[in-house]
Amino acid sequence: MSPSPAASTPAANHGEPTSPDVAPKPASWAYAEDFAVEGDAAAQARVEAEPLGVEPLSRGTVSTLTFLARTVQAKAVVEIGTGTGQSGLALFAGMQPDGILTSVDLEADHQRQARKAFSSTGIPSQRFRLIAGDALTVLPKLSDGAYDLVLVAGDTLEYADYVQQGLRLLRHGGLLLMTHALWHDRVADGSDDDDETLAVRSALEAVAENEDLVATLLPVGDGLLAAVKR
Ligand SMILES: C[S@@+](CC[C@H](N)C(=O)[O-])C[C@H]1O[C@@H](n2cnc3c(N)ncnc32)[C@H](O)[C@@H]1O
Repeated sequence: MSPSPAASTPAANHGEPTSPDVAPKPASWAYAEDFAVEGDAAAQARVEAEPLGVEPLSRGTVSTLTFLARTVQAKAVVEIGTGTGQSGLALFAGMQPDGILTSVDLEADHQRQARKAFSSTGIPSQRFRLIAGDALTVLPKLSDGAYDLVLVAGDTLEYADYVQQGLRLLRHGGLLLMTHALWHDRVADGSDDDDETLAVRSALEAVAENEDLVATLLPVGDGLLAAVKR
């Protein structure tokens, strides 16, 4: 089967693009996205996201965040871009019962909504530290190697800087995650040279080429990058 003319090979992989043996069918895709049951609070956080201009995560992305947080038994988590708490709730659902989420966002309004979402599901306030501020000012103040999981969202134009910070913050065996990693189907389109597309692509390449990371790019929702720090 020949690749779509729009598809580009990631720069980290020198050669022809490979194609899956079986092309994904929209019905299978939708089935997988809706496979895991979404809690009421997560559904509510999705509804609250749009009026505040926060792009909601797909159900498949939410369930994958929960799954991955559980896989590394995450206790100390950093989130870049709190939004209305949709990803935070997903992470809490997989984290250890005494795990603490440190989450940074520029917008106090978003964090107010997230605080409400966390409290309404009974997550005690000592389990989350919401820091209102610019990620690249706040992150350098957090400790090296102290975190089990770092979730990169925030400003796509800064994704490559967040990845660098994430690498510093993670312990060995810790997990770096990045949402919107396929950026509205634009990353794979080699002719798309929009600033945000280029920024996401360059963050992906930095991860793929980094020998300290074992990475995979999951085509769930708008794309989820997952990488383990060796
Ligand atoms: C796509 S939303 C992510 C929301 C959340 N992680 C989720 O998926 O539910 C991006 C968030 O990053 C925040 N943001 C944008 N630029 C930022 C920056 N420079 N520093 C910190 N947060 C930023 C926005 O205010 C917004 O809430």
